[in-house]
Amino acid sequence: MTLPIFLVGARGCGKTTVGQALALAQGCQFIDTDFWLQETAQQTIADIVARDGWEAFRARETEALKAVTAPARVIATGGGIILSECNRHFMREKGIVVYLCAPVAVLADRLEAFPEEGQRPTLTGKPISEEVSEVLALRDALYREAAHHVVNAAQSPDQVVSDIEAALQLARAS
Ligand SMILES: Nc1ncnc2c1ncn2[C@@H]1O[C@H](COP(=O)(O)OP(=O)(O)OP(=O)(O)O)[C@@H](O)[C@H]1O
Ligand SMILES: O=C(O)C1=C[C@@H](O)[C@@H](O)[C@H](O)C1
Ligand SMILES: [Mg+2]
Repeated sequence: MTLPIFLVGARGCGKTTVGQALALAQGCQFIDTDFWLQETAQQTIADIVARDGWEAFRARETEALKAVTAPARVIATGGGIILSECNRHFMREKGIVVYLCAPVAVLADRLEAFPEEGQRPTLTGKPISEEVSEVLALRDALYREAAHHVVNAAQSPDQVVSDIEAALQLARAS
């Protein structure tokens, strides 16, 4: 059985972008919890949060995580999935968790270029760079706690995919 691979990390670290390429390279199915949730709810994340609040969104996100988890899948998660201890535990138990780690400046540049506000409503009400810095400071330890592997996500998507594949291969061999 091929365990599912969960990609975790901050908004803009490339979970969706790298996840699609990794799935292709591994011959796996690609699933994104943010896409799955929005499609199932027929609403954007911004609309869900505006109507029902962040707590309700987090509950739906946990349901989405459970619903999409299956063997031979690369699963791109939402940036805040690791806030729940249950989610961290679930991913570590069920599959292989990879943290796509990138510095604040890289994340902020990407998010400023592609804000996608429907999927990424503000978390703090602050400007992007300030928000990324504040949120990453709170979450970095949680991403690391959840992860089996940490890769440098400031590189090109192809290089990130290669690094993930190398880490998986090394772990299989040991
Ligand atoms: N390795 C990379 N190099 C350059 N640009 C990248 C890289 N990875 C992602 N990007 C770009 O950054 C933006 C954000 O990437 P992506 O949507 O994959 O991030 P994400 O981690 O899935 O974010 P979210 O948590 O909001 O879902 C996209 O426009 C994408 O093209
Ligand atoms: O970092 C976060 O808390 C989020 C990231 C996105 O992927 C979405 O899951 C949502 O906008 C929340
Ligand atoms: Mg994404």
